[in-house]
Amino acid sequence: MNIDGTAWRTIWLEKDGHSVGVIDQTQLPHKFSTLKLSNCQEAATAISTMIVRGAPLIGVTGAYGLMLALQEDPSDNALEAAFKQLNATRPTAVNLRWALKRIRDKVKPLQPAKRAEAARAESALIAEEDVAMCEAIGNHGLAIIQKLAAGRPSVRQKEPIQVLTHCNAGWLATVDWGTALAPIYKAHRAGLNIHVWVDETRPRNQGASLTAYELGREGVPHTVIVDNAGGHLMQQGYVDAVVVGSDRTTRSGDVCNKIGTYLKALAALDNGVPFYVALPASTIDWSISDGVAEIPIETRSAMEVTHIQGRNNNASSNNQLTTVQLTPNQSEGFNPAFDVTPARLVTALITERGVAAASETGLMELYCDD
Ligand SMILES: CSC[C@@H](O)[C@@H](O)C(=O)COP(=O)(O)O
Repeated sequence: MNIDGTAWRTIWLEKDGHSVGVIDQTQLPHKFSTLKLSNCQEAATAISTMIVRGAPLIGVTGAYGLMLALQEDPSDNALEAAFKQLNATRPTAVNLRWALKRIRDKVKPLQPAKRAEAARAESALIAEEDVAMCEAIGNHGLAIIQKLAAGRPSVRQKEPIQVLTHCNAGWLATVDWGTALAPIYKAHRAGLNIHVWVDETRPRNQGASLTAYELGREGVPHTVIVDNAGGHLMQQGYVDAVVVGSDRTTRSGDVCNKIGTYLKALAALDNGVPFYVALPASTIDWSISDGVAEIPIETRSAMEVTHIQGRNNNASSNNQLTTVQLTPNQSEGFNPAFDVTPARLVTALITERGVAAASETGLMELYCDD
């Protein structure tokens, strides 16, 4: 997608053919910078510190991380150790385990000397497939947005169609296009009058920093709101649909996404606002059906709750990124990073194969041949 007229992806193989380039998302929106990952440890650190984040992008970074490990040592032991190290970086998004398994299955039968090259090719394939899946999600979601726009009363036809989103499920969370934001980009490019309410998404503020950044670069009208404003906006009729992403979707259609998503789904149900979840197949965990009981929820540092990062606008600070403390010294913080929205609260799942009911039957209709 676009940054100041240049098309970027979030991850790429560097020209040397051996290292991996990524956008450093911890610096956005205030500074656009890239980093080179040269070994497995650097890939693992990039995932755990959220230099890269978002379920699909974590998966692709994990895949390239295994390639980096195999370049240094292609033995069985090294492969297993790197798999374990990368898989432990973030527990909730199933794409990571999915991508790591895919690389391991590919390289394990090969002679060690051939493994790094095979991992390189497979990682590139996973990245390309992610782009294609996200673009397809965009096309299926566009049809929903067009229908919503056309179905509004004639007095509202001139107003923008209003979509609320939570966290960042845009191109920065994937390789390109995004999941929840892909339909929005498609709608904007198709000339629809669309406006996005962007939840700030405490504690890491992926909405305020990343979603607002990428929508702005693509020229999509948007407004950042505090997380608690969504219910009020829905009550007042200012939201036509909620569209979010997913880090893990059970075979029964339960959806795990950034903390706060569940509350938005409850508010949407109470106000008759459709609640859509956009996700690629790599996010479906077919091995589980009860999201609340079975999905491991990452707990991150309490510092993300007790402190906040932003740009210091004091003249003397040179606009440096600064962290400030919000809470009293003695107060503890608790920081579950994701929550589960049960399938019964989800209007539909928007996948790369089409729109499905959030249920086992709905998903099986699209994926039964896999
Ligand atoms: C296409 S992304 C879907 C999710 O990964 C996204 O909504 C999300 O929750 C990301 O969480 P993060 O903690 O920033 O990795």
